[in-house]
Amino acid sequence: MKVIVDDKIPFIKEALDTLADEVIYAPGKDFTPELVRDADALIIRTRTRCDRRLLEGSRVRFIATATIGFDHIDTAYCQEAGITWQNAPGCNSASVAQYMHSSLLLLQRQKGFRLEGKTLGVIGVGNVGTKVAQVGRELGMRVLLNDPPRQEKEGGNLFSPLEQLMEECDVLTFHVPLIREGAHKTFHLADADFFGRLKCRPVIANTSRGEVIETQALLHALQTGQVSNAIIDVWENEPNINLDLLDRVFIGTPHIAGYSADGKANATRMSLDALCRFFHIDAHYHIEPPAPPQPLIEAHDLTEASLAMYDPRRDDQALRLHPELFEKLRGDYPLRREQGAFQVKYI
Ligand SMILES: NC(=O)c1ccc[n+]([C@@H]2O[C@H](COP(=O)([O-])OP(=O)(O)OC[C@H]3O[C@@H](n4cnc5c(N)ncnc54)[C@H](O)[C@@H]3O)[C@@H](O)[C@H]2O)c1
Ligand SMILES: O=C(O)[C@H](O)[C@H](O)COP(=O)(O)O
Repeated sequence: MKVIVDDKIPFIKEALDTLADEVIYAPGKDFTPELVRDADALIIRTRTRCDRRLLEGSRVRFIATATIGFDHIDTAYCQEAGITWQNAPGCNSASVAQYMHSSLLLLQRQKGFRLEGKTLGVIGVGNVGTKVAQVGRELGMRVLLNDPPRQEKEGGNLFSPLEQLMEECDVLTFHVPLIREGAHKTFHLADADFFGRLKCRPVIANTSRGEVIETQALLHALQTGQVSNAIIDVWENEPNINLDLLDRVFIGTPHIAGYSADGKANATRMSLDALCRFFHIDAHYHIEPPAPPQPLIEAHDLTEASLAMYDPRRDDQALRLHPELFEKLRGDYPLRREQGAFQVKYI
């Protein structure tokens, strides 16, 4: 079996070497039809667009993406071509929740935005949204959930209409997949009309996909005060992001909300498991993230403890200093550990 692998997928080499006859590592954006032509499988990230242009005429039968999102895979083409694909549901959801937790605490500390009693609106209540809602509750926030696909399937009164979130929320956070067409389309879900209908000058957070928010509309909403602040990890047209928007946001990071070592290890393990299932390989490997350099944290309060585990300002500063290095900042990212890897002692 020959496998082509994105060279920025960590913790994979040792295990994969025992599973495949031939493995080629290449930058995700440089996968070409020539490179993949005689491969049986691809293991990719969001930087490889898997469509007819790349895959037609190739031997590829299986694609694993070591990510939650799969909008970079042309699923209709894969079905037509008989190519099976698999993403890694939930792999880095705790990492995104950690990013949101630290960002909200920073908002409180730096902007005087008292979280307790405020209303958090979670748009998209899947693996990530569910954890972010829990973060909000733990911070004493009232939480409203919006998820029309789940509402249709599950019924009940767990979910609220988007209009209610637009009217009542002090923070609106997006955790939807990028869907370009159809009844539950999320492309430009937040557009000028959306921002025009907001009632509470909310903070907007986006860790889903840049295209879920229309950049110019958000910029205008920040300029006119329809939106009081923004926490933005994902951008339209990455890596060539809008610098005016970066200038105006409270936190701006280079699509790293999901970049915990835990999340990456989960993604790698899930991708290899899927590969083994597809090719009927019985294999055993052990993929664990490395321990943090300082697993014991001494802190005076929750904010100090959370920021010691992950402080988004480091990533924000790095991007502001060198926005042109967006992709390099991601590629060379010092993967952080999630909360479970630390012990906190309050002093
Ligand atoms: N910034 C990052 O590093 C990072 C990390 C992980 C995931 N993501 C992005 O976040 C997205 C969500 O991740 P997840 O693990 O929670 O996915 P998920 O599939 O578990 O959940 C997505 C939820 O969104 C809901 N949804 C779909 N269309 C909707 C709509 N129009 N309005 C409201 N809700 C809608 C779905 O019903 C589902 O419950 C991913 O698709 C990915 O694009 C980004
Ligand atoms: O969809 C996801 O899982 C995230 O957006 C993920 O963090 C993207 O990461 P990358 O493609 O850079 O590995």
